[in-house]
Amino acid sequence: MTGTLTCDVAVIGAGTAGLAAERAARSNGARTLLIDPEYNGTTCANVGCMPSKLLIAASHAAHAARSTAMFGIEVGKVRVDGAAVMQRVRDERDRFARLTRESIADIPEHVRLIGRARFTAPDRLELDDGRTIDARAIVIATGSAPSIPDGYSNLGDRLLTNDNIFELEELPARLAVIGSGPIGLELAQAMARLGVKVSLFDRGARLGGIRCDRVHAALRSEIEADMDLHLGVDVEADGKAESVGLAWSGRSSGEADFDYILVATGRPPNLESLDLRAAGLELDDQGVPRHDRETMRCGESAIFLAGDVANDMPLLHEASHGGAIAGRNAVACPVTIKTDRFTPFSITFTSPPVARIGKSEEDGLVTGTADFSDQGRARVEGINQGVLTLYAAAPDGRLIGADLFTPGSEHLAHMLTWAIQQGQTATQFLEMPYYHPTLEEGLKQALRTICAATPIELPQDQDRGEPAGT
Ligand SMILES: Cc1cc2nc3c(=O)[nH]c(=O)nc-3n(C[C@H](O)[C@H](O)[C@H](O)COP(=O)(O)OP(=O)(O)OC[C@H]3O[C@@H](n4cnc5c(N)ncnc54)[C@H](O)[C@@H]3O)c2cc1C
Ligand SMILES: NC(=O)c1ccc[n+]([C@@H]2O[C@H](COP(=O)([O-])OP(=O)(O)OC[C@H]3O[C@@H](n4cnc5c(N)ncnc54)[C@H](O)[C@@H]3O)[C@@H](O)[C@H]2O)c1
Repeated sequence: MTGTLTCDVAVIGAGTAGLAAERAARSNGARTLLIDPEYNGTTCANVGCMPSKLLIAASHAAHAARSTAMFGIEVGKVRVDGAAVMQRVRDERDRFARLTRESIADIPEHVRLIGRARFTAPDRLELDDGRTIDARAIVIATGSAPSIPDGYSNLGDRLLTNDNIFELEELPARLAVIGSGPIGLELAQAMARLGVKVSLFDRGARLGGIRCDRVHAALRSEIEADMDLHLGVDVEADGKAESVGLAWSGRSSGEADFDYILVATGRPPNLESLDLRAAGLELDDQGVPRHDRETMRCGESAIFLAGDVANDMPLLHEASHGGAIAGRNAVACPVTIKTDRFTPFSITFTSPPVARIGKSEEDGLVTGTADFSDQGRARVEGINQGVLTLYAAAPDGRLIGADLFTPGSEHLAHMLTWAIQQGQTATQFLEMPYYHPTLEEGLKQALRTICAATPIELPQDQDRGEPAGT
């Protein structure tokens, strides 16, 4: 096919970010073209957020069924039907993906182009079927994909990533997980609690991305209760007929056979096929175009990024926000419309979840901690474990960040993130009502510690202005 199409804004990639960018551009009056090779729904619905949370939900059910004895309730031996677990994951996943595809089908037909795009000039794209697109502005929203480290690529169908693990017909007996970032932690714990014998490996000395020592220690002990954990190791894989042999060395060493190996070692942005040299953009040391997060614009060009491809906050709510920002700015280009970005926060859905918000101890002068081992409501429910640390700025105790590994932390993290984004101090947060008995009450201890430490004492050599008359 040949021919040249023209538009105001071309969006490459119909995932969460690209769909948001196209919507924003079209609703701001632009003639848009959206390009995707498959229109198969989003990464989130097909192979990301939703199937992983479905597997985790099954693991919660299994864990809860095994944990009833403390309440005096006997349920007998818990049997996990692996085929039924995986079938529900796929059935519900397929429903989410179908709904996404249906909403894509509502986009006017002339907007949707099927194909894979690459740059031939800063304002020109070529599709793999030969068509050319001339656009006033272009949004790149091509997402990210699993990285497969050297030495793992020849393991055939024994090698799993998030792209194919949800297609397993049965739960494996033995699973090795390489990488303890959010994907590795979530899926390793879910599989372990569904009865799979799991070993988790990471070349780093810490479970991925955890910055607070107390939170790390609490998470580590919970993870070690569920599986073999090997941090600070290099792992070599050897493909066999019906299994994979792993040998690891470093902080620990050993060898073992597994039925499958799940590689969760990061998801680099999908940039290779775009021929970015032709776009004339300045790239960072990861090969990602330099861009302004408040506009998503790449330098002074008419090219914008949105979603995982920007390689800064590869999370769903950021993909959606970044898409809207990029789409709006693509229409306005060369005028820029700056948008404040959200307070950064992420939640890893382990049990209990790990949440990381804003800045950390290194940036804050005041910290407050709380331990949930004796927290009232957590004890009532038999989930009394975990810790949290809050970070605040001096001198007023303004909250700036937090690390949590506590029951209910996905909800506590939202409250805290909203308070931080609104610039609240620990005192203001503590002035709010706290219902009893709730997990929210568990925040009070940490907030009080911060209040007691602020305002920061003036140095002794400065006038305090009191008491009067001296
Ligand atoms: C297992 C897993 C669990 C996750 N869980 C969570 C979670 O719980 N919470 C959370 O916030 N985030 C989670 N994430 C992250 C979240 O899924 C991503 O941040 C989000 O889906 C990224 O959206 P996107 O639009 O950037 O990419 P995508 O949805 O991947 O869209 C990219 C699109 O670009 C297309 N494309 C690629 N190259 C080209 C080309 N050359 N031409 C045209 N089209 C192209 C692709 O076909 C695709 O449709 C998870 C991710 C994974 C993998
Ligand atoms: N709940 C959520 O929000 C959620 C869930 C899943 C994924 N995600 C998103 O997906 C992104 C990708 O997740 P991820 O877990 O794949 O990546 P990641 O980059 O966060 O973690 C990868 C881990 O693999 C380790 N690693 C890398 N190479 C290795 C090797 N050769 N051998 C051993 N260990 C190695 C790293 O040290 C790191 O701990 C995340 O950044 C996150 O934004 C979010």
